[in-house]
Amino acid sequence: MQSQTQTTPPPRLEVRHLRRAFGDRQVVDDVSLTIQPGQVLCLLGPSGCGKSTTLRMIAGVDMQDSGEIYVDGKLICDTVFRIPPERRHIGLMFQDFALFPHLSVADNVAFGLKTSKDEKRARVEALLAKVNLGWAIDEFPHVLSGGEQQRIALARALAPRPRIMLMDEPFSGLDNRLRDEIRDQTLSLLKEEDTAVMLVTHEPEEAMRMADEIALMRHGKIVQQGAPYNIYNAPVDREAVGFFSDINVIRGVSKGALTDTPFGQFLTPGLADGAKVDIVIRPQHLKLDFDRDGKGPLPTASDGVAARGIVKRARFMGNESLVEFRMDYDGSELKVTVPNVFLPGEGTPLWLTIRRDRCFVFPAKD
Ligand SMILES: Nc1ncnc2c1ncn2[C@@H]1O[C@H](COP(=O)(O)OP(=O)(O)OP(=O)(O)O)[C@@H](O)[C@H]1O
Repeated sequence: MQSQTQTTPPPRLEVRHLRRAFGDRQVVDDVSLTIQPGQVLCLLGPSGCGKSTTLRMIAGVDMQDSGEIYVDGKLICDTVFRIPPERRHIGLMFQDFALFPHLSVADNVAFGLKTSKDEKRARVEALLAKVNLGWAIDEFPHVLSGGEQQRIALARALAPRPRIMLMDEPFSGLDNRLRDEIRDQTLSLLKEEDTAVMLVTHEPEEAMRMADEIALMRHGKIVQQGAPYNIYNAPVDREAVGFFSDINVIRGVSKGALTDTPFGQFLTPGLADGAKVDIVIRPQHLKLDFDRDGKGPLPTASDGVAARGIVKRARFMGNESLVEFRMDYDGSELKVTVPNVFLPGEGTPLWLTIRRDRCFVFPAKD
């Protein structure tokens, strides 16, 4: 029988142990990641965490202190060997899309192409048709709107068929409604071209909307990586929960692998007696019930014990209402979101329960 060896193709982009310091600040600290063709990876993190520096090293406009970068399994840069940026087959898109003002749309899009005149024209026409801007081919950038200019910038970046597209907050200059439309169009075009995409953003909504995979970055390190659903539903720590939404934190102390809270007991295996515990829950995962002569709903297995709070403030937020409570048990504040309109008056007593399956239990860091 003939033996068959199956070889998996290498990732389109692979970054291994990338590090970069400015002075004594380690801005990128041992970052490793891979992106496959047609995959969108979002590097998500707060301002200053090292996202753009990582992107600049991959683009070749900054140099790492250590670590390697591979494209399709071939080394393109380590600390001794370095392929220059223009030979890396990497497209770039930034917030400031910087079209050349003195060139027509056609010449802007054709700028990076080194093919014959006819081939250039065909590629430009095909790309402009894909971004619905065929009519603008002979216009100059200044007559186009911001969204249109951004779509031209996308066409220009894609024209040379880059193997990888690096995008640094490319949509943040656009207004909300336009942004959603252009994000979706960009995404489908990038998928169609089978480009591997690294998108840098500090906006969780953008990452959730665009990413196949999110790499959550903090202080120069990737603290968690996975599909958006997993990052949202199985966060590694309290900060990771808080990066995506408001959070409520209920503090407890572990004893005998259990932590008592006003909402019932939680299992805290592996924690020493006396260790502080944070039970973290998003506002949409608490439930409200009316006060009946000082009594609330009976405990249940899924929702635990109810605790009473007094409404401090209620606001209508569009799709939901946000109700803030001062809790009877220790005066702490909890936030609850309720679908549609629910605006109880200040001072109203209500009973809160938490969905136990949506709680995250972490050892407290402070
Ligand atoms: N050339 C440089 N010299 C010195 N410090 C730098 C340099 N480039 C970046 N930094 C610093 O490194 C840190 C990380 O910067 P970087 O631009 O990578 O962050 P970021 O996560 O992309 O942030 P933002 O979302 O605000 O763009 C910042 O504190 C920045 O001031």
